[in-house]
Amino acid sequence: MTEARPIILTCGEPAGVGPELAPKALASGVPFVFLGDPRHLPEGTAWTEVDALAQPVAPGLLPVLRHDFPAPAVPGRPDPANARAVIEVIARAVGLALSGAAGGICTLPISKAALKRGAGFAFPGHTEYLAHLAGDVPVAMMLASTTVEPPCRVVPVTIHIALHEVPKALTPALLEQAIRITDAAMRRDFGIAAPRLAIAGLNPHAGENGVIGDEETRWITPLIARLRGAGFGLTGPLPADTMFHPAARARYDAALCAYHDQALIPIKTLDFAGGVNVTLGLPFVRTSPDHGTAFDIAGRGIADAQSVIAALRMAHDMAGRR
Ligand SMILES: NC(=O)C1=CN([C@@H]2O[C@H](COP(=O)(O)OP(=O)(O)OC[C@H]3O[C@@H](n4cnc5c(N)ncnc54)[C@H](O)[C@@H]3O)[C@@H](O)[C@H]2O)C=CC1
Ligand SMILES: NCC(=O)COP(=O)(O)O
Repeated sequence: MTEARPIILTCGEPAGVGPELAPKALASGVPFVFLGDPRHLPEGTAWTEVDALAQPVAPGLLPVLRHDFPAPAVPGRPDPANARAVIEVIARAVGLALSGAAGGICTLPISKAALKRGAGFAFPGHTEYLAHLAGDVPVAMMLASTTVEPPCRVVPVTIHIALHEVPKALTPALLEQAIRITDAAMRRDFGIAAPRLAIAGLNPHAGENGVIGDEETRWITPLIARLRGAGFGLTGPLPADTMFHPAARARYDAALCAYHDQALIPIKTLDFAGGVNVTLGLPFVRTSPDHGTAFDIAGRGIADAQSVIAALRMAHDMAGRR
């Protein structure tokens, strides 16, 4: 199935690399519309304003659905005056996706700190904000490689929380929810008929039979056994340090990890350039490049567009499957 409706590319933090990646993303070949303030695009960008998503645009021009911001963008220096508009753009894109006018959304990076400082943003990231906008639905964050084989797909079961909070936050209910969401998304969005999910342990060596922590023996292993009995294709708990080399990755389609860095270090090491962040469980398609605002290089025109291009292509494919 092909998807004719455009993907909405939200501008993200205007002082980051987002605006300079938008025109480069035309190389994706995916129909998309940039939602943001055209004043934030690099000088010389060939763009044209659209007021409807389906409006045809000449090849080579960046279609812009205008969202006016109060202030211009200074690369590397987020302006608190723009924080509210960054948040509004995300909400507007979600509205268009939920209405069916857009095939999905692809979000350029935000600075969580800048949004909190400038507008009191109450969410640790897009993932949690999108879940809220969709009606407080349960979601999971997946990062997926696009240039390595076997693929590396990781789901951190706890997401943007401090490391010392992880053992308490990682509960049987949360792990089961992440397994169910990931299994369903692998089928619906990635076309994998019988998903194989690998579950990482929380502790070194997956606890080594209770010698280095007891979460694995106490509840992770019994939970996996119960869900395996219910038909899920699960293995684990696996020691996290030895589950990401190629032969190990060949044995599963996605890895569920206990916390953010356990999941994101392998994917960003293996495929930083081509990694894509996908929110699983939403009633609309959402992808994003795997990187952040890259303030250190913003405005220099050197930001690599491979990840946003991969993210747009993945959103387009997912929308087609749905
Ligand atoms: N989806 C999102 O909105 C995300 C937002 N962030 C936010 O980004 C901000 C900065 O986070 P960092 O941890 O510094 O990560 P980062 O990804 O922005 O930067 C890490 C390093 O990678 C480089 N880099 C990043 N993207 C690049 C690209 N496209 N081409 C070439 N080099 C690139 C940067 O120059 C920097 O040296 C934080 O405020 C964070 O919250 C981080 C990840 C995802
Ligand atoms: N480290 C990944 C990340 O911060 C993704 O955040 P978001 O997509 O939830 O904004």
